[in-house]
Amino acid sequence: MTTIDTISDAPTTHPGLLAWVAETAARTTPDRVVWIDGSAAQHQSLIDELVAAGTFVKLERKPNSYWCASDPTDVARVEDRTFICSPDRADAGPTNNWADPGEMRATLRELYRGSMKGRTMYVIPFVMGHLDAEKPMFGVEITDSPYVVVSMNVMAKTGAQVLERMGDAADYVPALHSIGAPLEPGQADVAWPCNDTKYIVQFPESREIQSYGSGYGGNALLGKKCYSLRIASVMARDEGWLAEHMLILKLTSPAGTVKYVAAAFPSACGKTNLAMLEPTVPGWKVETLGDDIAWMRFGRDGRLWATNPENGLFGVAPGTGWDTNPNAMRAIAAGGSVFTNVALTDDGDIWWEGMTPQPPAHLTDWHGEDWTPDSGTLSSHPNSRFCTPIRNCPILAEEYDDPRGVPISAILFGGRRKTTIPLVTESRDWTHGTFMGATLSSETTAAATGAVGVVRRDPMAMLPFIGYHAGDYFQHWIDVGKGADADKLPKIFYVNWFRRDADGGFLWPGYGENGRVLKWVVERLEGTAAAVETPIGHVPAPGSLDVDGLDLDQEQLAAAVRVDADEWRAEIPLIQEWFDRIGPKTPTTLLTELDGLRARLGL
Ligand SMILES: Nc1nc2c(ncn2[C@@H]2O[C@H](COP(=O)(O)OP(=O)(O)OP(=O)(O)O)[C@@H](O)[C@H]2O)c(=O)[nH]1
Ligand SMILES: O=C([O-])CC(=O)C(=O)O
Repeated sequence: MTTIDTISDAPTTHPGLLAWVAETAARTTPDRVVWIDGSAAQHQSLIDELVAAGTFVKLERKPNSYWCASDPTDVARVEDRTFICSPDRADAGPTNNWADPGEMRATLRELYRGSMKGRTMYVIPFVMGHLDAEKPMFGVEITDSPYVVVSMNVMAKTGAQVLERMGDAADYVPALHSIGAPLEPGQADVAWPCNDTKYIVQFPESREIQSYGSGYGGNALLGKKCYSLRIASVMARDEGWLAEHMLILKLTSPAGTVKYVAAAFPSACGKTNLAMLEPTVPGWKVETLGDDIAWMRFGRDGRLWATNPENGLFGVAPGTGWDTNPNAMRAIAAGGSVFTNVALTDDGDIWWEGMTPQPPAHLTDWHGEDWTPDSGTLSSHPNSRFCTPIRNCPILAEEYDDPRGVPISAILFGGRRKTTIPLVTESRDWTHGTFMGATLSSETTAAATGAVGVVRRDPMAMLPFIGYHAGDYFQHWIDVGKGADADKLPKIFYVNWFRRDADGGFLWPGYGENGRVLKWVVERLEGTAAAVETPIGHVPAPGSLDVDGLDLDQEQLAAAVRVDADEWRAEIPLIQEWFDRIGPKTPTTLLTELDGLRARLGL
């Protein structure tokens, strides 16, 4: 590995970057500074160090793949420690934690003082999206966590090729990360150092990120949620595009017609699964473009084109199995993955709940303890993850490599709701679709710390990721629609795979069967499927959803697609409460939509 002891040996002459790296090194006082070059040799040497340190365990049964367990207190995004530090508090809005940028900088400056002592400071030049995009989206993450470097090498394009393209003048998002665990001389390290004090901070106006104390997921891999959603959503507002928490898929019909679909579901609500779907309906084919983030810009043809800025998959492990998501299983079998907080099998493989119907007789659980099916505990943390190169995905669409992206025909919004929300509803138009997105609700999951299963509004699945005022964000969505040719805008649908029956069972089998819903969506776009108009939008007419070969009785299907006026009447005060919380910035058009819904429900 190239170790560069002095900044003057740096592999760049970009004056701003050099100054920032020097200043950060002076404050955080690492033992060494290492520039990430993106080479396989350097990547491997970091992995070897992590194995030697006991942080990684090499898997015997997956090529070049590693098991890792985090500190049990550092397992998910910390939304209560995430801040949007706009100069004016009002710009962060009621859904974000806000702190004065000057005060926050001062607090963090103190925390970073000596925070990398005894450690190596890595400088990771990266690009989200294509290097040859019209305007490449550069970032540089400075971190003292080799785990973060290895993961960033998977999730983004990193290294010398990026630095070279940045030249001396490119703008980039500086993203500073420290686990906040300085090592005194002679002090033994732990496998997952971190700090109880955590800050995940975005400075939207100056496009900067500072993160402290956590080494896990979106808290630490700063190209992901912090840059590609929180910071990018502000750039998108200013420049007239959309940075969204969406998967992107390519759908080909038996007749060979191709449609591209984007879908926004909250964390751990099925994006990776839908993006890699194997449809059960004969002749339909899904290919993957992205499983988490979509950047959408209008093309010269007036259509909305989407790209996936990421290079890897950071998927929820539990529930991923050969029967639910065989393509994810194939992707991880191909190697080059890091698995965090899953269980280890006795023969050097990984396992998690839902991978196979029968658990192995003995495992080492994510705490490193012996585990058997009788243990009465979960072997893997519910937010355990696989981090895998997207090129491992066997159904990656060839358009992934096209910097222009793909033209989107349909946008799906969806959440996890036991009641009320039908399997699929089509909006009447863009504004109504924006209302559906703005009022999206979902039960919380283990992807963030805090209670699981609590229903909350999660607009466009972006609640924790909108980098500015949610009311302005809704207005931005409406404006995007206003400025466009209505015929060319994607059609918006609202889906719910998670509606339950009285016994708590899922009404809809989900996973590969969701291809049936995608088929209905495409047939609606083409005007060939029938729908029934209801107070909340159009739902499948009886017989219009293809359930051929599906073991589902008519009553269950009817319950899955049913619009229950009483349930919706109960929803209205919750939506009102939500708009009240957003306050005077709630766009009038959305209030008018709510009035219309009320009237249609006879309220
Ligand atoms: N019942 C049911 N569960 C599903 C379905 N699709 C996904 N899930 C489960 O939902 C959980 C999360 O699925 P993912 O596809 O990883 O969710 P994600 O939205 O990509 O999650 P993030 O990576 O956090 O953004 C897993 O446990 C899945 O097994 C479905 O159609 N029905
Ligand atoms: O950001 C993370 O830690 C993981 C993730 O993809 C999400 O929560 O949606």
